[in-house]
Amino acid sequence: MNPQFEPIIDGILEHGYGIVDDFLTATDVSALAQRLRQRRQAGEFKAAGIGNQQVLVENKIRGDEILWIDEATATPEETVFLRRIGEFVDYVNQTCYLGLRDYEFHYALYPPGTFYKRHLDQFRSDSRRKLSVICYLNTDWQETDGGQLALFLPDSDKAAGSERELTIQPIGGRLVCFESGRLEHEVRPASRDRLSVTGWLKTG
Ligand SMILES: O=C(O)CCC(=O)C(=O)O
Ligand SMILES: [Fe+2]
Repeated sequence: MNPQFEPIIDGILEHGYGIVDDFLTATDVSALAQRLRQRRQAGEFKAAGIGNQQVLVENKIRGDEILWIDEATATPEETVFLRRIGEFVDYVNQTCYLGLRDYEFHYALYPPGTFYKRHLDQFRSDSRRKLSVICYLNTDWQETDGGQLALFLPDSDKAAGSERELTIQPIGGRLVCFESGRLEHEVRPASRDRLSVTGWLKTG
């Protein structure tokens, strides 16, 4: 049993989501954050789009800038991150038979005031995205900085169709994982840059 992976998987099986702190060490977080900044400075980031063609840039829906991480050209800290994800994927496959075969990750930076409106991650035309994974790269994040991730959860105690909101602080090293096809969520605006690595664990 892996003490870090197991609670995430339990959470996903029970409620459709799991959260764990210190998935990445403080050293890994700051190395990735520094690399994100450096690559953005170098002009490698672009405005995120909507839909699987990434063609439509619509900042009334989402205002983040992203850069896909390419395994073949990954920097040392990106490789460390992808290996850690690989271990998690292996563990998920050994324990819950989701048949994950692939993953894709990008850096994301939300400048102050930007957000990502309520949405579902699975594209209508591509149901291979099974689990969404977000790992935050923010040091000293305060609640007053905003930038929470809100998950909209079905509320089983109440009447059918009612829901409750779970808000999660984007704290460095924290990993959030949820079922891509099931849980709607949104990113609230922050008063400072909000950094993360976001990706999907996919079948086939
Ligand atoms: O950064 C987050 O907390 C969530 C990002 C997200 O929902 C997405 O990129 O699809
Ligand atoms: Fe999302």
